[in-house]
Amino acid sequence: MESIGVLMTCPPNFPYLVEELEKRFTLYKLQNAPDKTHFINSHKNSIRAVVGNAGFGADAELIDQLPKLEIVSSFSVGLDKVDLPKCKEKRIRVTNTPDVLTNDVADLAIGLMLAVLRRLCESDRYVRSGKWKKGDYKLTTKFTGKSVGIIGLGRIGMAIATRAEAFSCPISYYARTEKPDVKYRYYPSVIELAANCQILVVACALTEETHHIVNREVMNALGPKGVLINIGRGPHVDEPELVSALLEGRLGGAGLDVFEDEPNVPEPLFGLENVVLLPHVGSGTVETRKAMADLVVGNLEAHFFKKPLLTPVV
Ligand SMILES: O=CC(=O)O
Repeated sequence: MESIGVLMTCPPNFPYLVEELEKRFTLYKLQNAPDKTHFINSHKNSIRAVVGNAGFGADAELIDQLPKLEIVSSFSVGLDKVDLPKCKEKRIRVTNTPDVLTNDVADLAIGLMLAVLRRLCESDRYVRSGKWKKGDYKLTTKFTGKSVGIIGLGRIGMAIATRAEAFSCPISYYARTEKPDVKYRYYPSVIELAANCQILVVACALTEETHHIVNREVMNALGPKGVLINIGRGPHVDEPELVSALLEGRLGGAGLDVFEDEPNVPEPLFGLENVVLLPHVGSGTVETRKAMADLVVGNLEAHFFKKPLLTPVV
């Protein structure tokens, strides 16, 4: 399959994925090209697949530039950077990496809850700076038993729920429709969910409907003791409103793995000890990234060997 051209739109910074792709295909690394338009134009007739990730996918403009494109195999579960309607229209197949990253993302959500409530990062800084020698660290807030509200009860939302249950947390959720056979309490609006939980977690896919699903009203409903956890996508949350809510004390704290304009993070957050900031690392373990890479490559192989795709979306 060496003659099949694959365009990697995301940075080629996971060597295992790059090596596995290079073993099988001719790999074009877009991020390494000094002039991207020229690069695409020079290779457009040999590119039959695109590999992107959560940050760099395949938008309508790119898709239109690639006349031979057959498949987009994303190194991510979220596909908000891939123009799905355009792919459907052009009969381009799309795959992602579900399931293999669910546990890591759910683990991280719980980690953020603990980190915010128990001030893990701030107390680590307390020890390192030598402040402990001058006195004990202040008391923090209990996690066990806090009510957890989840926006989006898909695979990741469910995995967060089962973990939080082990901490005796009552669980409730918002989704477009109530799920049959789910024992957790359903709220038909995000505001109602926020008003009835102490920790609100964003775990849904980013779509036009879920853009800024956490807005000023939702933050006010969560309130000055409430904690927002976002392991979804930055644009789920109205970020300027989040900054104001935290600075004004209308929201109790936040644990954020994602931001509206990554890797740019609003600087006013840097001074807040009730906020924990992570660089979009939900699935960022060696084990999981390898499993994701295997799915990316497996989907491409299945497609070009005319076999059923492993994790098809379109
Ligand atoms: O954000 C990560 C992903 O969508 O896999």
